Amino acid sequence: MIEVVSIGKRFRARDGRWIRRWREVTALHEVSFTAQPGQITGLLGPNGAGKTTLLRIIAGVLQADQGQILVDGVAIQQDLLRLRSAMGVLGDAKGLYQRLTARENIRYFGQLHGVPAKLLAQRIDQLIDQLGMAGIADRPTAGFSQGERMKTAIARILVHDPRIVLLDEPTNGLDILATRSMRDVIRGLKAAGKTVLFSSHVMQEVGELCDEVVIVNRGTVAAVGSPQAILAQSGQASLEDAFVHVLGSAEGLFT
Ligand SMILES: Nc1ncnc2c1ncn2[C@@H]1O[C@H](COP(=O)(O)OP(=O)(O)OP(=O)(O)O)[C@@H](O)[C@H]1O
Repeated sequence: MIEVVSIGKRFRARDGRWIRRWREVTALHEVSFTAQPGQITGLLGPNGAGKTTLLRIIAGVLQADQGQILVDGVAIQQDLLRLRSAMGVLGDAKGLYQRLTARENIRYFGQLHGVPAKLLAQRIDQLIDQLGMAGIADRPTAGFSQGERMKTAIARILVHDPRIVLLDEPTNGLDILATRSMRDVIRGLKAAGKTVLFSSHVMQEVGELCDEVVIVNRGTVAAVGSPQAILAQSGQASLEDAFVHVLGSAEGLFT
């Protein structure tokens, strides 16, 4: 389980063209929610809402200014190395080693996580099969399409069988078939009891996949609940309308 407790994060950004003028950007303010094991939790929010910043803080690669992240009751900063090995994180940068084949990329990550060789070979075969990568597994990744790169990146972060999976826009840029197989992978993670937290702009995807949705707007939580509960609370017929309504209410456009 992931507990996000009152997280706040500010960045210092250069103000205009002035070299010595800085201003504070509040990326997150008092963000709290819980992501449960065996459930898919979706982070939904417009551009710049704070989704990537939040996922990076949960992954332990960025430090919050306020609040804390608890993974199974343990604060991540207290036991960062152990908790990181329990996580699979698909960040916004999905760079692969171009001279290595897809299989070698995946194997390298497994070795970094200390997966024993025999188990690693089995696990790689299983992921290649599950993600439909048989035709590309032994090609160097240079020249891979967006979807092929994404599949390799996802296999790489799942190779050590993490119990917590964080995915930043996992279907971004994928065609319909690759999107479907990615959604199947996400459902498979849920069925295996993993805690899955992913960010998305795609309403249909969030509505179909998520048990719980966290709508983030301008760094704060604007609504939390199941897709059905969010529809009921907003009185809207579709999640897209509910999303627009929730954001509009937060901006004072609706009451
Ligand atoms: N390193 C940084 N320096 C300055 N500002 C930053 C930095 N990282 C993020 N921000 C700011 O924090 C806010 C949240 O950014 P973030 O990338 O988390 O949003 P997001 O919801 O993931 O957006 P998108 O959907 O467009 O990817 C934005 O205003 C962004 O400009």
